[in-house]
Amino acid sequence: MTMQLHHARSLLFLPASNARAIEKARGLPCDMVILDLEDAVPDDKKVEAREAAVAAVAEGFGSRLAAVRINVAGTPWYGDEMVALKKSAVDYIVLPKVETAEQVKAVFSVCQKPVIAMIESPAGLLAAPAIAKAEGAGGLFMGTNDLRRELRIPAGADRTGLSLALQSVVVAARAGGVAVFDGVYNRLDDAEGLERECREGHMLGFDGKTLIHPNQILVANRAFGPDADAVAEARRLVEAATGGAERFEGRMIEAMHVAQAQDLIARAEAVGVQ
Ligand SMILES: CC(C)(COP(=O)(O)OP(=O)(O)OC[C@H]1O[C@@H](n2cnc3c(N)ncnc32)[C@H](O)[C@@H]1OP(=O)(O)O)[C@@H](O)C(=O)NCCC(=O)NCCSC(=O)C[C@H](O)C(=O)O
Ligand SMILES: [Mg+2]
Repeated sequence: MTMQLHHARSLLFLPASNARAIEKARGLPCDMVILDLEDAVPDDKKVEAREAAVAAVAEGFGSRLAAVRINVAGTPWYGDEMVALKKSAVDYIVLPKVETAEQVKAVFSVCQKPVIAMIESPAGLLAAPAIAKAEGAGGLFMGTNDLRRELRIPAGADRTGLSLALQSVVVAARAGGVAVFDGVYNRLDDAEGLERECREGHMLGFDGKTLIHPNQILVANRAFGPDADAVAEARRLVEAATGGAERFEGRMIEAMHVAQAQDLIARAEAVGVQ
């Protein structure tokens, strides 16, 4: 059974033109595979990448969710990609560089698949509350590389300059009732830095993280999956609660804490943590 989007911890991008990566993804412990037709694919490979993406989702990715990131409106590929994906078995369409709710609605009305909108510009950021509520919206992704460039954050800077954007997108997603995922971490051999960024994303309220390399998956799964101690505590809390304000293991709990514990247990069950 495929998981619900908001339970996904690790969402792995790969160029749809890379047959080896597609094959490899079928054996990786990620929760979503995102076949990219946009920036990871050169113009002269867009058509073959589209055909490969449709064939790959038809073959399936087991219990993993499958998504395809299309090119934006105004490019020569957008229309054909939507037509091809409408008839495909893809779970989600990822739409890059979204700046209006209408862009999401336009893709949904043709493809009839839920759309994950990437927020990766100042205009997209300001429109994020409306985008998250657009007809057909299923979730939001941070596009932190494009956003850094648009905000003129110097290359190599930490995420200080992104903090308002990260928090605003989480708030917009929650107000719109859709899932929300942190941007990619570009350094390929820096597990410590990745772990720090995953933990930061988790603390900010993101549901999981978009990734670019297989060696990032377990780090994200650990950071966003509840650990066994937290699940055990949540079970004790649900068991102990009788309603209203009460003492539980040295702190006050009320109805919202019970609901939060139940959400954590549901997430643990979805991702297979006991
Ligand atoms: C970044 C890479 C180009 C690095 O490639 P490479 O150096 O060739 O990787 P390795 O040699 O370390 O690969 C080891 C094995 O793993 C497989 N592999 C590598 N990456 C992936 C992947 N993403 N999915 C599945 N499998 C992968 C290799 O095939 C090797 O396998 P084996 O043959 O068994 O040894 C490359 O990792 C890559 O292309 N990553 C994804 C890039 C991508 O999709 N980019 C688009 C998303 S980023 C984004 O959205 C930015 C956003 O828009 C923003 O603005 O922020
Ligand atoms: Mg981008």
